[in-house]
Amino acid sequence: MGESSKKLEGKVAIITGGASGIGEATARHFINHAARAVVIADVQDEKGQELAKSISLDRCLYMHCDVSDEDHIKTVVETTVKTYGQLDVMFCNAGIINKAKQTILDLDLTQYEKLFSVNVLGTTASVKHAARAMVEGKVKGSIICTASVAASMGSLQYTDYTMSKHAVVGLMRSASKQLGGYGIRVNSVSPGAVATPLICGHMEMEAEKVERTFESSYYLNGVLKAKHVADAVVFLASDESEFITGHNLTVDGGYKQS
Ligand SMILES: NC(=O)c1ccc[n+]([C@@H]2O[C@H](COP(=O)([O-])OP(=O)(O)OC[C@H]3O[C@@H](n4cnc5c(N)ncnc54)[C@H](O)[C@@H]3O)[C@@H](O)[C@H]2O)c1
Repeated sequence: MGESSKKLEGKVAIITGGASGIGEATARHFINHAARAVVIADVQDEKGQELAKSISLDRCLYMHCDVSDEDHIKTVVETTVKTYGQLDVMFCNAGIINKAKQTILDLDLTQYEKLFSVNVLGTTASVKHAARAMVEGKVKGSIICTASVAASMGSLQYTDYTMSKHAVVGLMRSASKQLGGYGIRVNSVSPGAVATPLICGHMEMEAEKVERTFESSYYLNGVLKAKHVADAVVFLASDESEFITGHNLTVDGGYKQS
């Protein structure tokens, strides 16, 4: 193993929404970069357990966790600290998008509330309990949230999703100021479109078709993959970014905004 593969040596991490897509790719990447342990917190039990098994049950634990329930998050954080001694990295990544287009004229507020309970309340509870454990354990940890390119522009559709991702960036920026004195860093990643089950399900397309659809959306040639996002998360989780906080790192190949 080269030095570059040990960026997270000894670190203990939690990944919410870790059973699929960007979270799954990041769980594998964390282990490849020598993380001591990764706790996958998700609602997809079978998928999460299979993933933990395929990575290694010595270094990976799956826990059922609905991020919209604060008690679930609290339990995951407490179990992680009890099992592995500390929490170094929290990747608050769980998120959903509504099937309905959600323009302002037709906004379904029940769907809006459901989405906010995961994307906003869930991310907030995750940052809160991770930060409390880090403060208590005197750990100079790193917290990373998944926002989106939708966090920095308006949308013709998906009003609730766009609002929720703006809120994630507001949370990240505020928490980074409040936690800096403890040596805890808080940043976010903002991916462009990655052909994960979330997007494929939403667009009702195979991954390859989704990738072809978005190919012309980037100034860079090529396709945005979950691995590219995972690379950015590893950077923000590692000591290589030790003086970076309050930053929203876009991973979007230079997204052409419309
Ligand atoms: N794929 C993209 O193009 C894209 C772009 C920008 C941002 N994002 C964001 O990336 C994050 C990951 O999405 P993805 O694309 O990998 O999708 P995904 O559906 O593959 O993964 C999301 C995971 O979150 C889990 N999850 C959903 N609700 C949950 C809850 N209440 N509690 C715990 N876990 C829950 C799902 O079970 C799933 O495993 C989301 O926050 C999403 O908004 C995705």
